[in-house]
Amino acid sequence: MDNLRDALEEYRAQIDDVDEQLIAYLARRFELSQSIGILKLDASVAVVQPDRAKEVQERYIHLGTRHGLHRHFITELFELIHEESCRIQSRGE
Ligand SMILES: C=C(O[C@@H]1C=C(C(=O)O)C=C[C@H]1O)C(=O)O
Repeated sequence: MDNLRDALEEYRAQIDDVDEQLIAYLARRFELSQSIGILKLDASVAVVQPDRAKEVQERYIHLGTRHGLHRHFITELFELIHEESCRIQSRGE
């Protein structure tokens, strides 16, 4: 039982570490979205760029499948990130 508890603790510590990195990278991605949003606002360019969004989504699927992730999961993940990215850009800050 001690072995099990130790092993769980070790894996959970690693998960916490990876989660921290995931959140930090997401925050960095959204900072970049915000910078793009300011450029778009100045140039009166639409926030949503369907061709670029499609290109990024395909890249997610390509990278995801290379790492053994489900296509459905990756698609949903990108939709969520894209929605938040556009929301941040629309704030116009
Ligand atoms: C960040 C951009 O704006 C939007 C958000 C995207 C994204 O978060 O990947 C991609 C395309 C756009 O719909 C961009 O134009 O590159």
